[in-house]
Amino acid sequence: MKGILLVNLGSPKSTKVKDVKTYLDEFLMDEKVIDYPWFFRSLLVQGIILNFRPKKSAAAYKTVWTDEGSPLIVYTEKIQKKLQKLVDVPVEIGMRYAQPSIENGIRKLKEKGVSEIVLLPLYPQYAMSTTETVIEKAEEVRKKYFPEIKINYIQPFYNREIYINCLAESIREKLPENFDALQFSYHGVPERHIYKTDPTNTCNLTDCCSRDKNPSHQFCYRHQCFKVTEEVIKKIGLPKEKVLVTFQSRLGKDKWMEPYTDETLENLPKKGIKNLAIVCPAFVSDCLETLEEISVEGKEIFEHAGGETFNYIPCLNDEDRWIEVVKTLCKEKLNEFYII
Ligand SMILES: C=CC1=C(C)c2cc3[nH]c(cc4nc(cc5[nH]c(cc1n2)c(C)c5CCC(=O)O)C(CCC(=O)O)=C4C)c(C)c3C=C
Ligand SMILES: [Fe+2]
Ligand SMILES: [Fe+2]
Repeated sequence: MKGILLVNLGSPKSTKVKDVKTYLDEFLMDEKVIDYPWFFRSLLVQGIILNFRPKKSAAAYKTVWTDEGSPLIVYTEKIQKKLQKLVDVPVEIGMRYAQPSIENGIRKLKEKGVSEIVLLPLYPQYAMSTTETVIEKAEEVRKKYFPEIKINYIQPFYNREIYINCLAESIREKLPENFDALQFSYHGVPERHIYKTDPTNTCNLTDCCSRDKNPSHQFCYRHQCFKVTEEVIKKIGLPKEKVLVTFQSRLGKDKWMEPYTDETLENLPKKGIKNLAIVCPAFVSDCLETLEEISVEGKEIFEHAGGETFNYIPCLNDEDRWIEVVKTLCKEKLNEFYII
């Protein structure tokens, strides 16, 4: 029997500082996230970051937490429930970090008689710190506990027309009547990650990422962010001059992809952009990084710098048209189990 596992990043168990610390420890000690050799990674994470960040992050989580829990997990559960109504195979969720884990999701599927799993990492774009670590973890768990189970992984869907149409429609519906610019703010990654995961060695993080074709595109997060933006604005019919791409949520002293979202928000009003719409398409579900970092902190930065209106456009969350996309992506992969 076949089944579907939806995998997202995961959140702390609660907003208590100790739970946030446990979560950040697991997250940041992942070598696909902080890719230093183990000794330096633990020096940085356990010796420095975990001494101050959990308190700050716990306070931020408190501002977005709902009665049902973390928004990221609540939305992932909503996707699961809606998808379950549309397909005739079991659907479960698993988080890369903390609970409910990937192991827990696979176990639940197994208990329902599933031996062939389609796994959808809930990230439109490929990155070492997202898609790759999900696949690596799922394979580790599969080999260790469920060697008899087959897993078929859905590839990043940033360039799929069904996804682009869905995102474009969702944004179009929520755009305010008047705005000077639409900012696409994607989660950043250190530049080093892009070089490291480019098997073709053809991306140098310049205009190559915006070319129609380049051998590195399949693994280039920067290209995939540009591509989503380009296709979506084409569908909405927005001129390029009215659109900005920036990268948010940087951590540490490494050079991350630029331009940075926070610096851009601070500079826009000076350039005459006072009415802004902003969307975050690296995330399919609203989470700490959108609800706090953009909707609250980003808005404050923009307004403090002289901005007048700041319209945050929510993620796809559990919109029906997005559930249809998830269904199509999963069904395609479910059918592949028959192809030898
Ligand atoms: C959407 C894709 C994501 C990429 C790429 C990504 C890379 C990345 N993230 C960190 C560090 C942190 N990210 C945090 C939260 C967080 N990150 C993503 C997604 C991506 N991260 C999501 C969906 C969330 C929100 C989780 C939630 O519970 O709502 C955090 C924790 C919060 C905080 O303390 O700010 C950290 C830390 C790195 C270092 C990285 C790439 C190297
Ligand atoms: Fe992150
Ligand atoms: Fe590139």
